Amino acid sequence: MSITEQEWQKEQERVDRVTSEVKKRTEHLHEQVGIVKADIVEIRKNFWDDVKVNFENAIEAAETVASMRQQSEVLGERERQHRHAQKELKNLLRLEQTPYFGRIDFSEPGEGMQEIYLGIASFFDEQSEEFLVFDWRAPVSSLYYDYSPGPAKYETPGGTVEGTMELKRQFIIRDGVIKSLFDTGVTIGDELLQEVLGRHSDAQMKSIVATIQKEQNRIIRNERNRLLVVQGAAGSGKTSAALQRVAYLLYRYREWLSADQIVLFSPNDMFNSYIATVLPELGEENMQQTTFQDYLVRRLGRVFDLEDPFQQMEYVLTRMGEQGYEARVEGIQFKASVGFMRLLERYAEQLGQGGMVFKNLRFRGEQVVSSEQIAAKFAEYDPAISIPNRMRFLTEWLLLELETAAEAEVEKDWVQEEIELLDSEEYLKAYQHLRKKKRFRENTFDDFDRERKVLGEMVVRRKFKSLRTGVKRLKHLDVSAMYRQLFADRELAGSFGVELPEHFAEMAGQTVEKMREGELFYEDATPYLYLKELLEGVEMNTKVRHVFVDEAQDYSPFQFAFLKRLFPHAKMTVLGDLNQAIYAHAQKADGFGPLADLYPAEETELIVLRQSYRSTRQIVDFTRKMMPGGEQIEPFNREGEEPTVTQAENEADLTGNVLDRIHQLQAEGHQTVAVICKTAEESRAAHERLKEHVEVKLISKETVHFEPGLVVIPAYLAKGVEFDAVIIYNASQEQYGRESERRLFYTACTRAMHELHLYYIGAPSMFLA
Ligand SMILES: Nc1ncnc2c1ncn2[C@@H]1O[C@H](COP(=O)(O)OP(=O)(O)OP(=O)(O)O)[C@@H](O)[C@H]1O
Repeated sequence: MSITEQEWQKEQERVDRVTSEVKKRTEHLHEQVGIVKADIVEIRKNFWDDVKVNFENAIEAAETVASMRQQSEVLGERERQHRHAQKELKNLLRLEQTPYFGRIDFSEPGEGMQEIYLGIASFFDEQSEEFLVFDWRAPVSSLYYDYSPGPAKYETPGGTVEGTMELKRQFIIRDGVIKSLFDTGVTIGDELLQEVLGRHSDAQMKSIVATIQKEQNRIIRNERNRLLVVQGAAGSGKTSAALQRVAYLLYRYREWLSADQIVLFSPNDMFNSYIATVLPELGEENMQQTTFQDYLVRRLGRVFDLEDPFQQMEYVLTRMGEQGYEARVEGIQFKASVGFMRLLERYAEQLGQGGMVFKNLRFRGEQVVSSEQIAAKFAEYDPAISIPNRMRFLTEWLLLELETAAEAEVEKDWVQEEIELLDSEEYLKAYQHLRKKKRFRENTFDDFDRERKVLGEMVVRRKFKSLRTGVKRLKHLDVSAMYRQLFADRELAGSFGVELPEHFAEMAGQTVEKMREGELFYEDATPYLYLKELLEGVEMNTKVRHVFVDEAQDYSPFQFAFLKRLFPHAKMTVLGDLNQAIYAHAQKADGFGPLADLYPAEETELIVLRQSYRSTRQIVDFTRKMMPGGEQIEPFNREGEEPTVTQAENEADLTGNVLDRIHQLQAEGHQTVAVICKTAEESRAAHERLKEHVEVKLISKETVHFEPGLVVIPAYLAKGVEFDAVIIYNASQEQYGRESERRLFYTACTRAMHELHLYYIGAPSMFLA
């Protein structure tokens, strides 16, 4: 629909009016911030002058405390005002440049028509007492994303509002000037989306608030479900929707929810840096970001040297044909299965009936409580009590045993020797300690025997401290031995009614061997932790209210069960694409099936995103053919170059071809160009060859920042990010010739926004057929 010049002019005048109001408000706020800041400095400077300090008696002391509290409350309030004003100032700055991006005219029966302008924050004009801009997250703004002109409705906390949308208009405004203007029909204007998607990529992800699509809006505003699962094609906006959802929740529940009560699990640190600016761009603080590996390291890093998922991936991709390879891959799949989870649960149950393994408690090389004694004590408790609770009883008993053992030590020679060695400071400390405890009959320190005894007790207590701490941390429970036992004893493993993998013996040997070296395979880490928690009790974080899991296809049922238990009060938003399930454990897994059992069906919702926004129609047409069922993926109608597939004679020819392409892409102005390889090994080799001729960065798992430019990157690290142009370094059958590599290849190719070029030596990969 074309817009008349006059209409355009009118809109520009409104933009001018709004920006001028915004400027006025900014100036006013600046003044206020200055005053509040001066207040804060003043209060801090005079804090003690204004407090009446007197601790002479209880009444005076209480008054002093009350006056201090009052003073710090005043200070706290001023500081809050300051923070709030700073946040508003930042938003005003954004509004000054781009006050809004959309307009809807909505009429409710009997209410007349309202013109609603949408921006990243609301702006209320005190004079006219109207909202010149509505926050995109306000209930009424939902109309913009969900409807085209015609009958429309939206939900408010007070109920549904129905009416008619008379107009839907989109703006691109830069520095207070309207650059384009469209009236839209069916969806949020293809024109604007075309424009946005056609731009060059960036080192940082961008917010999508101006062009959120209806399906994405359902994800962003979902409030009903405990678990929201999103299966979305590559480039369908899962990560984007997740981040706008965080912003939405922070707005919707601003009275109760803060950014540190939201956690996002992401695939790696580089991805974290890639998405780090989206929320600040929307005027919100970032949620907590972490990786599952970080969590594993925190829980197990002190006990084992943990393999990370990328080391596992490199093994799977590069060691085929080696002795033990098949067994390990089978093991990876088995150890991530629901079957293994059940097996561990049954094993733990059985251990509860008998067979728990404990460690001896030793002190100065001597046994204080033997593992048999501990086991015998454990066996006395009622098996109807849960294992973690029985462990608690056991701990209490052990602490008493340690107390007795400590008493027996006091008279020993080593203690007397230690007393001689105490320096005067320690002596004094002991003396004060004893005085406080009123352990002297008189007020002096001359009762020699008593003094020796008390000092002895102190020395012993100090030496027993680590033992006591160990007992409190359940170090006497030998989880490692019990986990190992499951692999060392095939009969035991086979006794739980769960089918074991074909090469169980070989895989079990690898597991035991690795653990003997103080290391743990990545595939063992979560099950190990699971068994540990079944026996010791669950670690919980009750503060977190929302957990987001991106790239969810990479998580095993174990990991989801874990997250659920770790965050008992949180709602979960889980986003993934089964076509990008690149880890070996997922090859045989039942997709998101296990997620269905996580929460009751009525608390779970699945949303499917089929449309892919990242890549041109040509690239989506090309890549979706690689996947069975790929015809369901819908390309967004954005035109570009056809992808190319080129054969090279040999390595030198391949490098030459790739270099030519790089030069051409750079000349065309593409800012991020990725040469994607299959593994870290291949990436290093390719980087060596290319760096002779162009400036190129090698991305490895240690890379923390995502930067624009030319990079060489292994496919599994490119997950979740995108590039203007992608070159697949060697798409040969030799490199991508196994069914298990299909998803990895697909993931690599779908990173391209505008151009995709593939090279190969020998025969092309069967996925290109
Ligand atoms: N509604 C939208 N408006 C504008 N751009 C969008 C929209 N939805 C998605 N995009 C863009 O499409 C690209 C892909 O989005 P995103 O990375 O969120 O997808 P994804 O589903 O997480 O992808 P993948 O699974 O392949 O990592 C990004 O550049 C994003 O900005």
